[in-house]
Amino acid sequence: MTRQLEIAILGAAGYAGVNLVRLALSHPNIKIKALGTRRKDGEHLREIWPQFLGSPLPPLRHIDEIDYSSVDVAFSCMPHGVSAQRLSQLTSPHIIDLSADFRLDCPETYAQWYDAAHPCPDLLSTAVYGLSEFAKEYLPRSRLVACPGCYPTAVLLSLLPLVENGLIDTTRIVINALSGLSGAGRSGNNSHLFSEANESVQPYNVGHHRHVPEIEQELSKRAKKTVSISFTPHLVPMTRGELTTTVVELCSGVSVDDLQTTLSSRYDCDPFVYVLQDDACPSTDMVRGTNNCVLSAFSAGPPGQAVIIAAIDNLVKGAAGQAIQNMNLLFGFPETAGLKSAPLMP
Ligand SMILES: NC(=O)C1=CN([C@@H]2O[C@H](COP(=O)(O)OP(=O)(O)OC[C@H]3O[C@@H](n4cnc5c(N)ncnc54)[C@H](OP(=O)(O)O)[C@@H]3O)[C@@H](O)[C@H]2O)C=CC1
Ligand SMILES: CC(=O)N[C@@H](CCC(=O)OP(=O)(O)O)C(=O)O
Repeated sequence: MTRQLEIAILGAAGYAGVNLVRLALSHPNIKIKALGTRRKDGEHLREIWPQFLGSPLPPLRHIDEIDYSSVDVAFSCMPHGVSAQRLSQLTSPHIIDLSADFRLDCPETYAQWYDAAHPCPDLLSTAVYGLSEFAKEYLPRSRLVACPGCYPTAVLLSLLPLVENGLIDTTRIVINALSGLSGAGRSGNNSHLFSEANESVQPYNVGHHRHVPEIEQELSKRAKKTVSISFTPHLVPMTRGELTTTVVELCSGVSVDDLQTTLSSRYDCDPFVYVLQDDACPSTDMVRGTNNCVLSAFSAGPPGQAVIIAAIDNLVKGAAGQAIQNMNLLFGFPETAGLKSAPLMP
């Protein structure tokens, strides 16, 4: 008999939350037991998101009013800080957190970048960093999964195979990243209003974005030495999607073809990472609504330099899709279960 998991989604009405609900509805092994909210207790998700008209869903419940006793997996799509504080009180057998709370290994680094002491530092060492393609060995035994940030997902998929194989200079990595407005969540701020975001590209948090320590942490582990990066994010006037352009210096004797071959063979058996060939260039429309990451390495600039470009949908591979992929790997379901729905075009 097909195993059915009862899940709770906390923060279900936000952007990441509704995408998790959307994917969970068509997952063969999921029964949505509870949808958690802070302010919309008793409302139906279809009242906020009419896209769910006709979908059988329980009403939203305040996160403190949910009966967690039969919940197999609690997903958190709540903001960082709130998420760790609430999740540390749950006894659910498995927790998958989409917030930033369990991504950093060191509580001091968390305090430095998130402007608050970590609510439950003892749990940090128990979390598996859920970049699915690099966590398959660890997910099956995990209770607590920390899903990566959206930018780190695209950047790490671009770079980890290259640093593992010693192909690039780890002291000279320069990343420019573009994100659609949904990356900032429903709450956002004024710069996400249509009238202020449209017809403009806005760099932000230049030199001090919170994803810097996360990316450096994971690159350093694989490179087995300290890696530091230059990272500049930009807000672009589109709803979904994220594109990262990473400039690297090749180690002596390494060619761009070597990068491309290494990336292709590393992801050959991964169902969601596609290395494009023949100079095809990744773009956000290629991945919209999907759990895919498309990437490719190019020769650019002076000899010895290369560019790796990657595109993901921030709300799917960058959030809800990767969370489901991690759940599939944790429970031994097919990795693609619930995730191969029809892409959106144009
Ligand atoms: N947007 C993205 O591309 C990505 C987001 N993430 C992470 O996912 C999480 C959710 O992001 P996103 O969906 O974009 O954000 P939204 O602002 O769209 O949604 C946040 C949700 O959290 C709930 N919430 C807010 N404050 C509280 C609180 N104090 N207690 C309980 N619930 C609360 C809100 O509840 P309600 O409205 O019901 O009151 C809302 O449903 C964040 O941690 C974010 O960092 C990760 C990767 C990508
Ligand atoms: C466009 C935009 O504002 N994007 C968000 C990133 C969203 C995300 O993945 O961040 P966390 O899960 O780490 O909060 C930002 O730059 O903070």
